[in-house]
Amino acid sequence: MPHARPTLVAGVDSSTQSTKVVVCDASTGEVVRTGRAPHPDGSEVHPDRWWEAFTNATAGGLLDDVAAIAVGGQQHGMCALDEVGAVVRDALLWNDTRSAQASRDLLGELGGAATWVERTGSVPVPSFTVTKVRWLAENEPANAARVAEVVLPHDWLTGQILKQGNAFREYVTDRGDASGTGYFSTAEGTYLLDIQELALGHGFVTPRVLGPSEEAGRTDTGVIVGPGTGDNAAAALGLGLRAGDAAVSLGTSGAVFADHSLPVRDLTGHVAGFASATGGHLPLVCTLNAARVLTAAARLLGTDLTGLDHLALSASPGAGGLTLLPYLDGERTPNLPDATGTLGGLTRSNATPENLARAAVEGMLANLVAGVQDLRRLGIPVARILLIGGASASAAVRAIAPDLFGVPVAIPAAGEYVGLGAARQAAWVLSGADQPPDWKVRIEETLEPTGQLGGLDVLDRYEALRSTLHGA
Ligand SMILES: Nc1ncnc2c1ncn2[C@@H]1O[C@H](COP(=O)(O)OP(=O)(O)O)[C@@H](O)[C@H]1O
Ligand SMILES: O=C(CO)[C@@H](O)[C@H](O)COP(=O)(O)O
Repeated sequence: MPHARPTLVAGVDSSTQSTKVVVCDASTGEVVRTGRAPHPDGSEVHPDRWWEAFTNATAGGLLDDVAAIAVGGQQHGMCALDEVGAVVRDALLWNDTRSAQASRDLLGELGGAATWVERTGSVPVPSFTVTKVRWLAENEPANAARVAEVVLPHDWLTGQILKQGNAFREYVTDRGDASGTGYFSTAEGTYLLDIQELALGHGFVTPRVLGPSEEAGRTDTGVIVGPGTGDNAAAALGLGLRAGDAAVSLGTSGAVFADHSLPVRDLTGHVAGFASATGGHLPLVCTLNAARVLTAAARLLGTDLTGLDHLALSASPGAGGLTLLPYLDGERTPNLPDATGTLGGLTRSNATPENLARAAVEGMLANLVAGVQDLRRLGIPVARILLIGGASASAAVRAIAPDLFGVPVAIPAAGEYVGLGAARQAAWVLSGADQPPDWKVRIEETLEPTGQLGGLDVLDRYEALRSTLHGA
């Protein structure tokens, strides 16, 4: 008897550097095919480029026979639309720091960190949409006057998918992504109209917030479209994070996050009080500098990423005393948008390519170890790290991470966990069940700390160098 064909669902990861699509068996999560396409470089991009990348990534029938689809997208990007829905200007992305002054101004105007945390769950940093909206009002008043609606990257892409038929009525979003705007109350699940007006000078429409498994609509071929979510919330869903787990994502951003049942309040602003894609919370620490620290170091050393791994692993732990503060694109945690990278401890004897390569890996990871410490400071237990994102493939990262984090580091089987989380959401919407389907996550290997690699020394030097920077 022929096997019944599995029901298929698709998950989309529209992240900073690329669009990745996974098509999975809806009942098991097994990946049956994938597609990907790059995005242009830079921290502002016309949303049409995401649609082109989605179209390229799904070319050749990738979505044939798919019953449901959902999108996970880079958080915070400001997609400003006019009253007929046309894009007003290129979207300003999460990693664009031009709104640094706007974030400082907004912080003060609403009464400081405590008020922001009380009202939104987070202290706004230049990544947040609200600061980009204020930047627009101050720097491009003609564009600002045309803004009738602001949506996020995943909202926009979900809208374009719905427009492939007659299903598009309005833009939609979910609580996870809305919680990163800076004008949404994570606790109440409502938009904060006064903060929207404070930022832009006039009100604007925001996407309707759907429930975690609520259908957004159907395409003209009958494909069910899920609400989607932010990329980190999608990754948490894809990984099925349990109590004691923290995910560390090494993509363009470095992100540390955990699934948590309660809201957090962090007046330092290091931990954002975002919402998860399942109705709970997703306390998250995000840095601007992760995978691209390694590509920059490789370029500096005249090698590629494999060569960088070889060099880093040829150096002794601690890189001979070299310490890199990896704030190459400015930094978000700590909030130093105008910072640059700093190399400390350079001497004639430690000035080798091997030490520089190792310092790049150690410095990037030390920035995220600080994030894990921030989660613990708020009472969130971290007993295991799940390492994901492009740079988790690096041999040097895998070798060095366990001693710096000081807990076992699990490497989930190679996979696109944002896309998988979006696909799991799509399967959930399709099923109509109370809970997401029970997809197993296979752990490829778990790397234990050796305790011999001088991890504490690296972290102490990182903290010492960081404390010399004004405002850190
Ligand atoms: N083996 C590797 N070693 C280090 N970095 C890698 C490796 N493979 C991919 N990367 C990096 O991963 C990044 C892409 O990761 P990804 O998680 O897809 O990013 P994003 O979600 O921000 O678009 C790129 O900067 C790429 O250079
Ligand atoms: O701003 C954040 C989280 O708050 C970033 O994590 C973005 O969501 C972009 O993620 P990647 O493209 O690096 O995965």
